[in-house]
Amino acid sequence: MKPKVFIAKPIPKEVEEYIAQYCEYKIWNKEESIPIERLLKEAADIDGLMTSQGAINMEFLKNTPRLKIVSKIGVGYDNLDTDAMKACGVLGTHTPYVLDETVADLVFGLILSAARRIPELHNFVKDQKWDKSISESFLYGQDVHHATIGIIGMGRIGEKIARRAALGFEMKVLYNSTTRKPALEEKYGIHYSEINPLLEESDFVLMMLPLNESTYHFMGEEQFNRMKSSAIFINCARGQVVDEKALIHALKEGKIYGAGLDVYEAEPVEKDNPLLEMANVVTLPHIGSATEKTRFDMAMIAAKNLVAGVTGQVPEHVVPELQDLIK
Ligand SMILES: NC(=O)C1=CN([C@@H]2O[C@H](COP(=O)(O)OP(=O)(O)OC[C@H]3O[C@@H](n4cnc5c(N)ncnc54)[C@H](O)[C@@H]3O)[C@@H](O)[C@H]2O)C=CC1
Ligand SMILES: O=C(O)C(=O)CO
Repeated sequence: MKPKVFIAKPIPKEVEEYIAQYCEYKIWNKEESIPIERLLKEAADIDGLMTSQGAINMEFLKNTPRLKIVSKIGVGYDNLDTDAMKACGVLGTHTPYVLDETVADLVFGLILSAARRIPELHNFVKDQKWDKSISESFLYGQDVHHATIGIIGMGRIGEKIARRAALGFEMKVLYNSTTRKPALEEKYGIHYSEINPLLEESDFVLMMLPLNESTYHFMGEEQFNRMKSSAIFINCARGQVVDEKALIHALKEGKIYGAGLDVYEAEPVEKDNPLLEMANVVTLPHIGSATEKTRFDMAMIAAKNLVAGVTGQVPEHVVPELQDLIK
């Protein structure tokens, strides 16, 4: 008998066909997220779950006695309660590496958009307001080339951003991360910095940390106060790594020049979120990895992790906290 799996979001046909070779499967094929009650019902007798969101915690796991693996489509796995999964012997996998370059491209999209006020000027032209040249007081932007960027979180994606910044835009790159990366310092001429000098010196502060207990609200009032009033804050990591109220306050008070955001404390972003009203804030709907090719590749990698997990193989991308389960 084939193992039973549930796929909690639409995936490409080819990926579905791959899973069908090895598993009996059901799929949630609607664009809107599956309601939790429905997921709990579907998950009651499954061996594997493939998903990109939703809390996988003890409450969930109590209802899934046969579950062997949760295969996350995505690299950030902050929705997986790894302590609970460990206690229940459930593997968790994710999709690192495949999306690094795509996310790094989007980060530069946010940097350029916020610095050169591209969305504002796009609307200016489309709204047929271009009847005079723009002036200094109105819509001049900031240079990106040769500016200083401070990258917080020099991991897989941080490295790709550092390469673009140092070699492409000839920026001075400062970084802060758990460990120093001498090989990258040598290769790209980037510099390790303690967090406070990084915040104080950077023209662009980029958040690229994973969300966990140690990084929750990493950026708060104190950190925004340290930034230059001409600096731009970019978040392409997770909304909760930033105290959004403190960010809104810093923007309102002119403590920083602007922001480029792909992620928010609540997603989809709440309709009355003040960030949506601010002309100096570029807002994207969590699309860091959302190109056709990368999303296809992520789904296929997640499918391979899933199939491995339910057929007694060792999946390639078990999250670090659950590596003990495969030893
Ligand atoms: N907006 C989007 O669509 C996307 C967002 N992401 C987010 O980006 C995050 C980073 O992804 P990767 O680069 O692949 O992860 P990674 O694990 O390779 O890199 C994270 C780096 O942060 C460092 N770090 C962790 N805690 C720290 C702390 N308290 N202080 C300083 N450094 C710390 C780690 O040592 C590591 O070098 C993901 O966890 C995910 O949440 C990832 C992909 C797309
Ligand atoms: O991979 C992730 O962590 C995302 O946020 C979506 O690509």
